[in-house]
Amino acid sequence: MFVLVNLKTYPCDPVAVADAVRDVDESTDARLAVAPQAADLARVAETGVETWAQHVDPIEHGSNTGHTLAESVADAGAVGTLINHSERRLKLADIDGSVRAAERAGLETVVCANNPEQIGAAAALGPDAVAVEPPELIGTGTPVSQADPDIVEDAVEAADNVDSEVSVLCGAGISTGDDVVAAGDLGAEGVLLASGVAKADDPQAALEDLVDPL
Ligand SMILES: O=C(CO)COP(=O)(O)O
Repeated sequence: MFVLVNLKTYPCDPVAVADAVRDVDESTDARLAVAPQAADLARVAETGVETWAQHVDPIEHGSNTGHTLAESVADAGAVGTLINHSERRLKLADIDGSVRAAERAGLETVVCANNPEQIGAAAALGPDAVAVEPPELIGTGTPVSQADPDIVEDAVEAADNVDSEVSVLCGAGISTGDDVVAAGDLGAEGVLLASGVAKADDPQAALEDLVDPL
């Protein structure tokens, strides 16, 4: 299972969480990575943890003030990027452009979507993976894999119908190892989570619990 920890703009220490993710990654067969804010990418990557961006823009080098260039993200040490997170929604053409920009820079891609219908559309754009995250469950601590298992199974089927090479992650409310196991049982190849680690008193203990049954 792939466990991707999105730090959003939570007031945690990104380097401390990165150290914890790296250490727990070394103790498990699961694949762990962390997605800090763009401004923190380089110092997070320096910890040696697998580092992801939260977003890249559908642009090239040039006059694009205030944008995030995929090449700069890669130069900072990221190996992948989220695209179209529920809190960073893009138009369809811009999702496509961001996937192409990420590919150009050699970044792995996870395109997020709200529901199975959008997952099918996202899979058609040819990312490495898609992630279904029902917005109403994000940040609630109520895990999608238990509160809405159908959405995960339907997302897996929707992606498979379009492109069986595209992996499916799920996210929203995931905070325990049981939640991750439930996601895997529904066909997800990984989970995307945030508050369960970024807002935990002890992020390392939270991570250890997440991977314990894997
Ligand atoms: O948005 C999410 C991950 O990208 C999910 O957030 P929570 O894990 O806080 O529900």
